[in-house]
Amino acid sequence: MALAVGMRVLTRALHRPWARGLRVAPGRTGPAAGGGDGVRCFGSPRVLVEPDPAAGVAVVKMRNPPVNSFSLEFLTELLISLEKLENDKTFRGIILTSDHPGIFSAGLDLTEMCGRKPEHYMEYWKAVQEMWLRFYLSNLVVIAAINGVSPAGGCLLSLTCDYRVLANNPKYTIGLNETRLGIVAPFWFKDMMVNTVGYRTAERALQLGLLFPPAEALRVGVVDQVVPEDQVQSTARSVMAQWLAIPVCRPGVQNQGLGRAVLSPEALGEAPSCLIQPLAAPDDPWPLDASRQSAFPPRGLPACLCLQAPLFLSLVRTLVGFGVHPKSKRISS
Ligand SMILES: CCCCC/C=C\CCCC/C=C/C(=O)SCCNC(=O)CCNC(=O)[C@H](O)C(C)(C)COP(=O)(O)OP(=O)(O)OC[C@H]1O[C@@H](n2cnc3c(N)ncnc32)[C@H](O)[C@@H]1OP(=O)(O)O
Repeated sequence: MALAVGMRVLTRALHRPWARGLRVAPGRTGPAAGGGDGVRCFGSPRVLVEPDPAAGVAVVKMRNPPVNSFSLEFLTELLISLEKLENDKTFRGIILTSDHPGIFSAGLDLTEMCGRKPEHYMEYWKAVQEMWLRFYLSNLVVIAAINGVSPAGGCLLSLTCDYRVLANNPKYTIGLNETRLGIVAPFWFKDMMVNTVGYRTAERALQLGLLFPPAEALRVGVVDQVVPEDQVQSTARSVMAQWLAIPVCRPGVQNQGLGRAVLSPEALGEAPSCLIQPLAAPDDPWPLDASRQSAFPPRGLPACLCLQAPLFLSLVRTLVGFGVHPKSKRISS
């Protein structure tokens, strides 16, 4: 299904570039997540924040209908909300979930990735990387309450979290399905998966673009817990309490080096520009070995990406499969 929808979105975006999504959801106020009086929700059109100051926790709800895809606007708002919470010493943890049960996130917004100017791709890609880095390196404990389907970038976002609770609904699949769209998951997507489920499982999952239903997701370890749908939020809160009982939980883990498994200290400094820099150097030597070259373009490569061939080629030079990319050493060694 993801493949069909992906192709449909891409084709449509090519023909209707003006129709891309500034879908503004209405603002909303309500009681705090913890039910306390006088504490109001805040956020932005696409991101709702329900604070529970007494617990030191905020529930961050993605609400970018219809599928919480990562449009540039949505990424920007999500990052602003995260930054606000990080700068507010009231909060030590966030629960990341969807305001639209059934869909956690459809991942990157496919309409952002074709039919645009090169500068737009740079800006968009930088925002995607920043989202990943900011969540991955956040000093807040982040628990994902996954209450819907979570392919590709949606899965990546959950992988940045400290713990993943998935609702037990067979429709709520999760995984990195990029190859099914004819695109290669960037090495940092791959590395996150390897760190979570181990090399062999990640290798197979990425090559086949597997989307795991809950039982399977739990078995391979892509999520930490599967619970009945109506218990996802309460379980996330219990897990959060467990984490927050530890005085130095997230910064402590990073001090032990675990939180930086994908990043070198060099990359941590100026990570977004460092990661995006290869895009600005399209004359880099072709990084793929001969067998990979002959496999390019991958079968099923969306037509619009073929039309973007020069950009796509330089991106493919940057984004990698398993273990063949010199730049992956630069970042991950
Ligand atoms: C800047 C660089 C350029 C080149 C980059 C090259 C390579 C980089 C690779 C990076 C790695 C990629 C990561 C990704 O995240 S790619 C996105 C992968 N996502 C998917 O495969 C999900 C596709 N969607 C679905 O499977 C389903 O929509 C669903 C999430 C299961 C929900 O199903 P359902 O409730 O039945 O809803 P619909 O299918 O009817 O969809 C509703 C509307 O939403 C539109 N849609 C769906 N997904 C996306 C998306 N990812 N981006 C944008 N729009 C999306 C869909 O077309 C429908 O629109 P409509 O209402 O106008 O018809």
